[in-house]
Amino acid sequence: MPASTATEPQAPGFPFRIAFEEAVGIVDAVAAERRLQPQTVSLSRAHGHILARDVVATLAQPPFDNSAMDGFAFRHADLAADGSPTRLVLSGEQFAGPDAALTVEAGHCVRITTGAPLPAGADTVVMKENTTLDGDSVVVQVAPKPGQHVRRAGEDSNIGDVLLRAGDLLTPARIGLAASQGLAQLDVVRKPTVAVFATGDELVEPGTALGPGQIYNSNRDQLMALLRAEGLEPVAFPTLPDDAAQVTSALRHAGEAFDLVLTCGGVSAGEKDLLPELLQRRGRVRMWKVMMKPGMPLLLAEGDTLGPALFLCLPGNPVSVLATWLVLGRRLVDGLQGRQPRPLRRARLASDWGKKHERLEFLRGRWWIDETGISWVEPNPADGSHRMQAAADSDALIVLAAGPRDYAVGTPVDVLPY
Ligand SMILES: Nc1nc2c(c(=O)[nH]1)N[C@H]1C(S)=C(S)[C@@H](COP(=O)(O)OP(=O)(O)OC[C@H]3O[C@@H](n4cnc5c(N)ncnc54)[C@H](O)[C@@H]3O)O[C@H]1N2
Ligand code: MOO
Repeated sequence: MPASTATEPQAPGFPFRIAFEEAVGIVDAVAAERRLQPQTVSLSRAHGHILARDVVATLAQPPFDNSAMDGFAFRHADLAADGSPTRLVLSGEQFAGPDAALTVEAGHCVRITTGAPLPAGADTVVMKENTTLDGDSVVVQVAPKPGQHVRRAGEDSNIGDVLLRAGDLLTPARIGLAASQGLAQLDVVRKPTVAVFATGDELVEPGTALGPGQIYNSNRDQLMALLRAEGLEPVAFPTLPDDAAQVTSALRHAGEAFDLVLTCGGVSAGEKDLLPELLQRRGRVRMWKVMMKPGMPLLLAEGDTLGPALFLCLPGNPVSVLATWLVLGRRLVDGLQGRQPRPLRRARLASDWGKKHERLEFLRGRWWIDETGISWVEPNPADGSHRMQAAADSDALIVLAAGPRDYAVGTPVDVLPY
């Protein structure tokens, strides 16, 4: 007698064997219900977080008219009309820093450095290299255009402008922009805490010897890397044996302590696939089985009696882990943080492809942009969900719509680089 069976529910009471688009809708809805709280972080810790509130400008940028070059500030009307060299009297210096409150009179100029406030009266800057010095005079050899090399107050942004939006990923450029407003901290959404489990009696850890019938646990390190690539700090737990009591105990422990419990393996139809039965009995299943390839057995549940965590159970095949994480798992953690959906890219298929099955497919391929700017993707023919070499040789998922179809070379498709 098997210890337990992942029997398929007759009348499941939750979405079962659903289209990929429906699964996306469920992931988005669950994430919205469980949006994580904002927290305040210093700018030095903000990189990779999702902004919780809009950032509105309280300062104009630049805050004052200033010079874009090291040179001399003067009145453009003073230049000789025929473009010949013009001699100006050098009457002061304005460096970047305290405003010397100078005024440039007609026929005069002020030495200025990049970023220094433009003195009153001046409207143009000539760069140093286009002048010669002659005693107390500066000779403008190459005439700038009116207003040249002056950066106007407010030309980048003005008070009241929305500079960053809630849901934006905080990139280095956006952190710099926040700092330019004088902000030392930002309100970001707390990142989810994630527990990672692999399941299966066949697994042994890299670095130890393999016995007959055993394989290395490759999913754990792959998943940890996928999570870390999102700026998360996942916690890996020891591999779970195919034992219902031990699985229940470990998942209950994690279900109390983490926002998200991520498992891989043991979620399909085998006698040792314990997770569907456990989560139907102890949790609240939000969906099980998605008509996608790879990754069909994926299950999403709320912990309920296993604790407040969400449980996302990925199928065990290593390429299924990669694909389901990228298209549904990552979307869930994005949604928990209120991040906007990521854009797909488009590319042309670089070879013919015959798709024989019904499920929507995330095929692995190599993606590049040719010298004419056209984006291509070469599908890898080793399309089994155990074909890790093909996944490692590839750098994109190719999205092929549900249903069989013969794709001709050059057909545009969606791609998700990884
Ligand atoms: N009768 C059915 N059999 C299967 C179905 C089905 O619907 N009916 N679905 C197939 C599909 S599709 C997938 S995907 C797999 C998923 O099964 P599980 O999630 O239960 O995963 P396991 O059976 O535990 O493992 C599958 C495969 O992956 C290897 N594995 C598991 N964990 C790891 C790990 N941490 N590192 C490396 N490799 C791992 C495991 O040894 C198996 O070879 O089910 C199909 N079967
Ligand atoms: O859906 Mo499974 O991931 O094809 O092998």
